[in-house]
Amino acid sequence: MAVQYATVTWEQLHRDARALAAALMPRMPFKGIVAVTRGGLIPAAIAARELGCRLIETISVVTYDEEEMGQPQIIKAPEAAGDGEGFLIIDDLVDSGVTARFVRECLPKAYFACLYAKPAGKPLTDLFITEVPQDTWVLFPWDTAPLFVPPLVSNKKECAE
Ligand SMILES: O=P(O)(O)OC[C@H]1O[C@H](OP(=O)(O)OP(=O)(O)O)[C@H](O)[C@@H]1O
Ligand SMILES: Nc1nc2[nH]cnc2c(=O)[nH]1
Ligand SMILES: [Mg+2]
Repeated sequence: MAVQYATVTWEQLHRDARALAAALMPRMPFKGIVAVTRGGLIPAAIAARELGCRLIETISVVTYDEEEMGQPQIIKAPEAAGDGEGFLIIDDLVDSGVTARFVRECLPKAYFACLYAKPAGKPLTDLFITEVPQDTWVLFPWDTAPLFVPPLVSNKKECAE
């Protein structure tokens, strides 16, 4: 089946990260946020601003090796977060759920929130904002750039009399 794409603009991402923060308000206070780098960094920064949270830790996990999925490997541990108690983990999305499962094993007492969730990863989250079909690749604003698209009719044929 052909891969579908869902393009997320900066405005949409900002709206969704604010919606995530609003949904997290009843869970306040958090001791800090653990951003899952790199995709979780910008959503975490937006949520931290909304929630007045200044302690930001990071966890860096690598799972994709070129196009192939490999074993998750931790590159940077979230030392300030201990076992995760009182901490909020933020990532941009869950797809297979491999990253989320691994991060949760590292921080078993933390709360896991993300913006977008595909069906396979959804059960690994405590909170997400929007569900995305499994066969859809989310294009984040940092992955994309505006591009010239040629018109349907070529210059030579245009306005032919
Ligand atoms: O549920 P999964 O199948 O594990 O996929 C989700 C993860 O994949 C992406 O990160 P990626 O590993 O591509 O790295 P990045 O955040 O540095 O871009 C995304 O930011 C999630 O962290
Ligand atoms: N940008 C992006 N990264 C991913 N990593 C795993 N799934 C996705 C996706 O849908 N979009
Ligand atoms: Mg990531």
